Amino acid sequence: MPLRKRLSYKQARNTVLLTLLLGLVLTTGQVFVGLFQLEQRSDELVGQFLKTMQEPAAEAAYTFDRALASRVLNGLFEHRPIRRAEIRDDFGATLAMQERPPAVGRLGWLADLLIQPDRSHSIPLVVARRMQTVGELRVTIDHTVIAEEFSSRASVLIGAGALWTAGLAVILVVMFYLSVTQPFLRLSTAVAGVDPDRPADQLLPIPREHAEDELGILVRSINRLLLRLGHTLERHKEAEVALRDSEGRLKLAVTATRSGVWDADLRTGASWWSPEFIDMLGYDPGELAGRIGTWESLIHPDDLPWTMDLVDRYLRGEVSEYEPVYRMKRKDGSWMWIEAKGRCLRDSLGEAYRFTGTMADVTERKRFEEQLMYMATHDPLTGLPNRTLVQDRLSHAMGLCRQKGTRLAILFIDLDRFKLINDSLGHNIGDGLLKVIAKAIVGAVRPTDTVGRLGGDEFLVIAEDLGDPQDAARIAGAITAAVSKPVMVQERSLFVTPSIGISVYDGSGSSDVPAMLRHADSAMYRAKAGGGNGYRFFVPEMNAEAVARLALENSLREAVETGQFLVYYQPKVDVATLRPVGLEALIRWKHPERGWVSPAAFIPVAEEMGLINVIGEWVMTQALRQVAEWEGRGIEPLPIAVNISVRQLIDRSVVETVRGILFAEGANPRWLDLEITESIMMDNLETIVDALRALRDLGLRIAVDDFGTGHSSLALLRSLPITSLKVDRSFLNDVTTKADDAAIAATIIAMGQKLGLTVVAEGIERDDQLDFLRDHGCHQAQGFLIARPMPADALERRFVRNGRWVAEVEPAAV
Ligand SMILES: Nc1nc2c(ncn2[C@@H]2O[C@@H]3COP(=O)(O)O[C@H]4[C@@H](O)[C@H](n5cnc6c(=O)[nH]c(N)nc65)O[C@@H]4COP(=O)(O)O[C@H]3[C@H]2O)c(=O)[nH]1
Repeated sequence: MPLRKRLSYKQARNTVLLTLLLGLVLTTGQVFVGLFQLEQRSDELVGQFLKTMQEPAAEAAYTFDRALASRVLNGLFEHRPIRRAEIRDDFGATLAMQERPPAVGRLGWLADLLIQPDRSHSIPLVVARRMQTVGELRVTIDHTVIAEEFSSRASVLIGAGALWTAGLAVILVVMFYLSVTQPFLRLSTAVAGVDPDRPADQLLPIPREHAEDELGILVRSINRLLLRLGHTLERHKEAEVALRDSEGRLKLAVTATRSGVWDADLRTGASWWSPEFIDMLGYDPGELAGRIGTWESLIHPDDLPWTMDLVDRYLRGEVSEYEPVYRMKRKDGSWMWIEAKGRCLRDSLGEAYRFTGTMADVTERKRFEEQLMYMATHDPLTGLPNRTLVQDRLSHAMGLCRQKGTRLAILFIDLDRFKLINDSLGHNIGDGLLKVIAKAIVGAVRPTDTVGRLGGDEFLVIAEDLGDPQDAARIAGAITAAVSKPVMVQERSLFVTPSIGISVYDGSGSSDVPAMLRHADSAMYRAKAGGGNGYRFFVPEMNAEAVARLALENSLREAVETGQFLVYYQPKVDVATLRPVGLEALIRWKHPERGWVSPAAFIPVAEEMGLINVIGEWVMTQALRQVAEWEGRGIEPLPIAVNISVRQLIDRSVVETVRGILFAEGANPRWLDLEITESIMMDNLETIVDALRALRDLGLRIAVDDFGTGHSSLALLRSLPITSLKVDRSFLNDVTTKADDAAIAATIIAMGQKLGLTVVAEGIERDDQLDFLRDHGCHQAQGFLIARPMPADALERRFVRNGRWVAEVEPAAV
């Protein structure tokens, strides 16, 4: 710090100036007093000189001793102020006189001013012993000398005063520096060293020698202040941290939830939106006017009426919650879904005056919900409404029918043979086909009709506002025409037909959605049972059929689980010798309550249910075990033919399954024949031909069953790995009475022979049929004439003698 600014300097300067001033005033006063007393003092001085010289001068005058008189005067002239001195006798004669020139000095003017110039003093000269005046001593004073002497005395006085003052100043500066400035500087350094962030951490040291004085008090006060400051700062920091935390949390929450805060003054119409919300809307800060009207103008027109209605009702207190979800327009024109939550403040009269809350951007959630809703209600493959949505729409449509007295129909569509295509050509092709069919159905119905997919190959059409039930028939016809067209899927030409069941509802009665669906389903089964590719209206009798079918399905499942099946065997005999050359295994089901159930009734159901594989494998196993059993007992084994369903054949693992059974039973494949129905085989030729070849390679023989019903060509038959043909019994029934049948039967037999196949005639019940076969060279015959299907032991009793199969030894009686 510069010296001039130091407290000690200032203090010393002031003291010195004050002292100087005081000294000056006093000294000047002294000088002036001295000045004003100068004449008097000069007179006193001269008086003293004269008194001193009075006696010798009187002696000199008495004795007229001039020499003495001169000496007296010489003595007087020792004193500088004496300018002229004269001793006179009492006669006035001068005994001695001495004079010197007046002094010349700077202060002559002052002497002239204060002392009368050439002022003379005289005293009478008295001889004390005679008490006689003998003369006079007269002196003249040089006032200039008096003034000079006074001046030098005054100078000394003033100089000494100045010196004393300067010394005092130095002493004071040092003293102040040591006692005040230095401690203050130390204090200032200590204060400067205080950490402003943690003031209480380092308190100021109290100077030992100042512990009890003002400085000590000051340091203690500063320390107390620092402690308080530290404490306050600590609290502020904690509050700041807490505030920052809470602000951070709020910001995080606001950001994470993509929400903003709003506040509206209901009395002025002013509103405030947080920056986050303005940003969410795509605007820049300050771009949106802070008015409630601005908010209203951004709400989607469809949402505005009900949103404002909710606001009004909430503010009036009619509803307790304000949590609407509506759309708001972003700056770029897109719509954002908002979930608002708000609370209002009310005055003492209960009137709302302030409305505050949050708005969260729930666009993503909405989209997700909509997507979920779409996924939950639509079929992912075709994009059509799924069962849930269709049922919902049907329920809604039926409600409208009841209200308006209109009529609706539902069309339950199932694709004929789709399952075979799907299983044989693979699911990709099946899916592709379904997509094309879905489009075809949508294209065939009216735009107002609902088309949905119930699952698998089942579709449902809801046709509302029908004038006449026949309108439904027309729609069914249009669907049939659209679906039955050949379509290309993955470069394959596919062809399916629909079976359509129609159920009509006219608003009366107590029908509900499940009943309508059940009815349409039953009608669809009827259409399918009638050969497919057509439609049927539901009639109440169908209900019973549907119930019966359901019961059959349940029983069949139970039969598989509890083993209610048996295998009967029917012999195939050589037409010439009537000796059995092979057997056909035919399944039998004896239901505990229903009794015998025909395979013709349950095999198709088992195929549809997917149970046929298990059943088929079981029959095959039983047949092979039977062969083994006979062989074990020394009975000549015969090849047993097992019916194999196309559904089994299109199963990619069929070859492995058969190989597994043969291996498990330790059976020779030559004892196992497979029979496959021609018509079904021809529909799926591409798929099953490989399986047939592989089975043939295993050593099995393959027969085409019911031959003649499937329109297979000769060329095609040649390319197939088959070993025998079974002529369908429909051609043999009237073979002796109807020329056409005879011609067909004869042709088939001839053709089989040409191809080197074993030809077997089925359903031979009469001798004339047998004669026809014999005449036309048919190889084998099978039918009730020879033997009905029967258990193995019964068959054995009738056709086995000494371990060999022989022509029937007893008349047929089963
Ligand atoms: N009217 C008449 N019928 C005769 C005569 N001779 C034999 N039949 C019957 O004709 C059917 C011959 O079997 P299919 O044509 O393969 O026709 C079979 C076959 O397609 C199927 N089936 C039977 N068992 C099985 C099996 O284990 N697996 C498979 N997949 N299908 C089987 O069920 C169909 C019907 O079998 P079933 O009722 O046992 O009927 C048998 C048999 O009892 C006759 O002279 N006159």
